[in-house]
Amino acid sequence: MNADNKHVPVIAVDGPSGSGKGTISQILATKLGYHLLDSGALYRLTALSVIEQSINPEDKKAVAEAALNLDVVFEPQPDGEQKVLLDGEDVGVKLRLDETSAMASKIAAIPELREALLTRQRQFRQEPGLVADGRDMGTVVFTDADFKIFLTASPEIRAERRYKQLIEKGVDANISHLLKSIIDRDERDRTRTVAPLVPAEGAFVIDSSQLSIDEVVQQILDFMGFSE
Ligand SMILES: Nc1ncnc2c1ncn2[C@@H]1O[C@H](COP(=O)(O)OP(=O)(O)O)[C@@H](O)[C@H]1O
Ligand SMILES: Nc1ccn([C@H]2C[C@H](O)[C@@H](COP(=O)(O)OP(=O)(O)O)O2)c(=O)n1
Repeated sequence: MNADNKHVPVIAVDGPSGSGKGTISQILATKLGYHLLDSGALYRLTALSVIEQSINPEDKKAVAEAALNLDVVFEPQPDGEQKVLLDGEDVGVKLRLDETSAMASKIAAIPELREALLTRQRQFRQEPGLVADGRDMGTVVFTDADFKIFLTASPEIRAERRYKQLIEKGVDANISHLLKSIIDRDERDRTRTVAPLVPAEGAFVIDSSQLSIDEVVQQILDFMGFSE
């Protein structure tokens, strides 16, 4: 596998939790026939390993090691969703638990972990192209991305969206707790010293608070000069 496929097009989609990155990236990837990188899943998978193997999250080397040892398979489904298998187990629900989200946000500040995940993320850059979703796709991982998008929405709207999403998946949720964890996570993601959550230079910034999913997709396709 070539980790330096610099000629393969990349669309970088960054933004805070619940801004719609995953949904929009999946739609774009399906429309364009591109591969999809859900980089947050790699941080969540590492968090899950840390929790399940009782690794001390302060032990930076051990956390980075856990990331390098991840035995993970992403299985694209016919509906565009991705099944995530960790050591052969479908961990889709576990990855979205509050405990996993909080641990992912905490360990995401560890430079050794971010470094450990760099190569794995860049390996997703394969023909005919890649839509990469995360926090630092445009600022660190794919600085040469052809298009950089930064999605945002108010914390209240994002908490509401996350609440509905969890309930639909059959996961118990509490909206005020979700809002607090979104605000706390935003703060941690924005203020960390390595790869803080900021729009990349030249990024197309979209506040989707008042936009439907289709409207956001259309704005991005227009920005890229792709008409449907
Ligand atoms: N513009 C939008 N309008 C309404 N709901 C949206 C919009 N964008 C995303 N959603 C919904 O919000 C939830 C969270 O979106 P998701 O893509 O998981 O966000 P992120 O990946 O940024 O955390 C999903 O249920 C998704 O369907
Ligand atoms: N490229 C990335 C992707 C995610 N992270 C961190 C930040 C988040 O708190 C966690 C989980 O990310 P994820 O995108 O799955 O989270 P949301 O779906 O936006 O709630 O990982 C990161 O630091 N860099």
